[in-house]
Amino acid sequence: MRSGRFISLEGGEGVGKSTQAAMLADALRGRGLGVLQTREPGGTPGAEAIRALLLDKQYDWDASAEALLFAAARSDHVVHAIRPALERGDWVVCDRFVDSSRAYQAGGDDLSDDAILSLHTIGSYALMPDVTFLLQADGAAVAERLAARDSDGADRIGARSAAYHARVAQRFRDLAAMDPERFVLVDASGSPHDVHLRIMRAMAPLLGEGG
Ligand SMILES: Nc1ncnc2c1ncn2[C@@H]1O[C@H](COP(=O)(O)OP(=O)(O)O)[C@@H](O)[C@H]1O
Ligand SMILES: Cc1cn([C@H]2C[C@H](O)[C@@H](COP(=O)(O)OP(=O)(O)O)O2)c(=O)[nH]c1=O
Repeated sequence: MRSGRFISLEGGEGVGKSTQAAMLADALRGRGLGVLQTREPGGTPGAEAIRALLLDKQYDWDASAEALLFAAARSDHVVHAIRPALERGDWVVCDRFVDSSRAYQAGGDDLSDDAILSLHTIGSYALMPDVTFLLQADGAAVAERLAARDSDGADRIGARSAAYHARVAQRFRDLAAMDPERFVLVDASGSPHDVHLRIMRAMAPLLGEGG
C-alpha cells in the first residue's frame, strides 16, 4: 500500500538534478509534507557501497555486470528506503532512478530496454515514479557547470565518450516520448531558481494547487 508520491529527476551529468532535487524537497517540506530526498546509485548504506564499486575507474565491469550492479543497488534502495517512505505516506524525491539504467545501460549493442525492465521487476517490484522530470540544457552550459564541480575529473561513467553521452541524451528523449504521462521535460537553463519555478509549476496539479 502506498500513499506518498514518488518523483524522480533525470538527465545527463551536470544538468542540475541534485540542485533541483534539494530545492524541490525543501519546497515540499515547506508545505508540511514528509520527504525522503535520496539519490541513485545510492540512498542506503548497501547501495552506496555498490555505487563506489560502480564509479571506481579501477574496475572494468562489462555491460551486463554494470546493469546488474545498478539493479542490485536499486533493489536495496527500494526495499530499505523508498518503499518504506511511500508506505509511511512520505514523498520521495529521487536524483536518478530506473530511467537512468534504461538510458545508460540499454540502447547500445548489449542490453535491451526489456532486459533492464526485467531486472527492475526482479529487484524492485517494477516500481515506477509518479512523475519524472527530465532536465535538459545545452552542452556548453553543462560543460561549464561540470568543470566548476568536478575539478578532480569525471567518474568511470561520466568519463565515457561524447558519442556515448549523446546516445544517452537521445535515449532519455525517446523514453519521455514513449511515456508522456509520466515525464515532464524541463528546460534546465538559467539560474537554479528559474529551473525550480518551472518544476514547481509542473508540480501544481500533483500538489492540488491548480494550474
Ligand atoms: N541552473 C544552474 N545554473 C548554474 N549552475 C548550476 C545550476 N544548477 C546547478 N548548478 C551547478 O552546476 C553543478 C552541477 O549541478 P548538479 O546539481 O550537481 O547537477 P547533476 O546532479 O545533474 O549532476 C553544481 O556545481 C551546481 O552547483
Ligand atoms: C542511477 C544510474 C546512474 N548511472 C550513472 C550516471 C552517472 O554517470 C553516474 C553517477 O550518477 P550521479 O552521481 O547522479 O552523476 P551526476 O551527478 O554527475 O549526474 O552513474 C547509470 O549509468 N545508470 C544508472 O542506473
